[in-house]
Amino acid sequence: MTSANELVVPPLDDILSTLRVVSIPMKVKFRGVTYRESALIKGPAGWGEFAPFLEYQPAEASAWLKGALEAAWQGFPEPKRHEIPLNATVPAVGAHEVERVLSRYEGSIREVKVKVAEKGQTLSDDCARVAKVRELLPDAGIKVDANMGWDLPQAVESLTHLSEYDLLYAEQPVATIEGLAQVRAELREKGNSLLIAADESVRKAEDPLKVAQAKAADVLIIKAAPLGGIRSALRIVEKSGLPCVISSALETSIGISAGAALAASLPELPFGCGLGTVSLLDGDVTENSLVARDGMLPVRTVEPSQELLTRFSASDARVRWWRERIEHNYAHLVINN
Ligand SMILES: O=C(O)CCC(=O)c1ccccc1C(=O)O
Ligand SMILES: [Mg+2]
Repeated sequence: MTSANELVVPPLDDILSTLRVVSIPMKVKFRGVTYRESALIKGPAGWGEFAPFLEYQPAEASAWLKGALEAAWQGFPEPKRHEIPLNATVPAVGAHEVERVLSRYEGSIREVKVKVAEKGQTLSDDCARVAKVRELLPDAGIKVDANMGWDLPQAVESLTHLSEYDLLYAEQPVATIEGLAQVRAELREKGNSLLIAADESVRKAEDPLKVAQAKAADVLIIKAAPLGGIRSALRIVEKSGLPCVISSALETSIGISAGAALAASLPELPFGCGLGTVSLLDGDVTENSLVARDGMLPVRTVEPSQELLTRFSASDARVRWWRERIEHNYAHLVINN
C-alpha cells in the first residue's frame, strides 16, 4: 500500500531522459576528491542530485538514488524555518592555508568544522590547524571530524589535546559503534566531557539507529542522500531522540537544497549544519549558488543554468558510466524498496 508520503518510483526512462552529468573541480582536495562528479535529474517536482562517491556500490548508493527521486518527483516537506545556521568546513590543509579556506565564506562565520586525522599527517598538524582556526575566530564554535581516522588510544590522546581549543564535539573519531562508546567512556573517566558525534556509523550502517540505541554518541550527523532522502532521514532523527546536525555530501547547490530542506523541517538545530560545502567547489550548476551569508543559509529550491550544465558537462564516457550506474541502482532500489 502506498500513502501520499511514500515515493512511487518513476519509470527508468523518465529518469534517464533528463539526466545531466557534471564534473566540477574542487578548490581544495577533499576526501581525496579533486573533481566532483554528479548526476542531476529533473522530475515534476524539480531537480534532484544523485552523487554517491565513485567507489560506492548499489547496497549503499541506491539510497542516494531514492533521495534524488524524492527531490525530483515528490518535492520537499513544508519548511519550519527559512534559514539554517551553518558551519564553515576546513579540509585537512596546512595551518598556513586555513585563512584562505575561511576567506571563501561570505561575511561572518559562527562555527567551523575542521577535518583531522588525515592519512599521512600527525597530531601536531591537527593541533596547528585547529589552533589557527581558534586564533582567526576566537568566538566561533569549533568541531573536529576524524572520519574514522584514529584507533582508540590515538582518539583519546588526540581529543585530549584538541579539547584545549574548546570544541563543540568530535565527529566519528573511530570506525565502530563500540569504539565510539569506548572513546566517550575513556574521555569521561578522565573528566573530559567533549561530546562525541556519529557520522559514518549512521549513514553507512545497516541500521542507522544502532548508535542511538547503544548510547555510543551524543550527537548524530544526518545526511539526506545516504539515508534515502528527506522523509526517511526525518524518521531517523525523530526515532533517535538525539540532537542532530544536517550535513552535506559535497553536492552542488541542487543537493544542498535538499539538505537545507531537511534542516528546515527539524524543530531544533542545536549546532551549525555542514551545508557550506559549495564554497569548496570551483564552480556550480547555478549562478545563484546556495551559500551562506554571515553563517546563515537560505532555504530555497535551485534551478540549474543550461550554460553551467554545459560548461561542467562530463565526458561522453563518464556520462555513459553514470547512466549505467543509475540503471544498476534503479534495479537495486526497485527490488529492495
Ligand atoms: O559537515 C561538513 O561541514 C561538510 C561535509 C563533510 O564533512 C563531508 C562531505 C562529504 C563526505 C563526508 C563528509 C563528512 O562529514 O565526513
Ligand atoms: Mg563526517
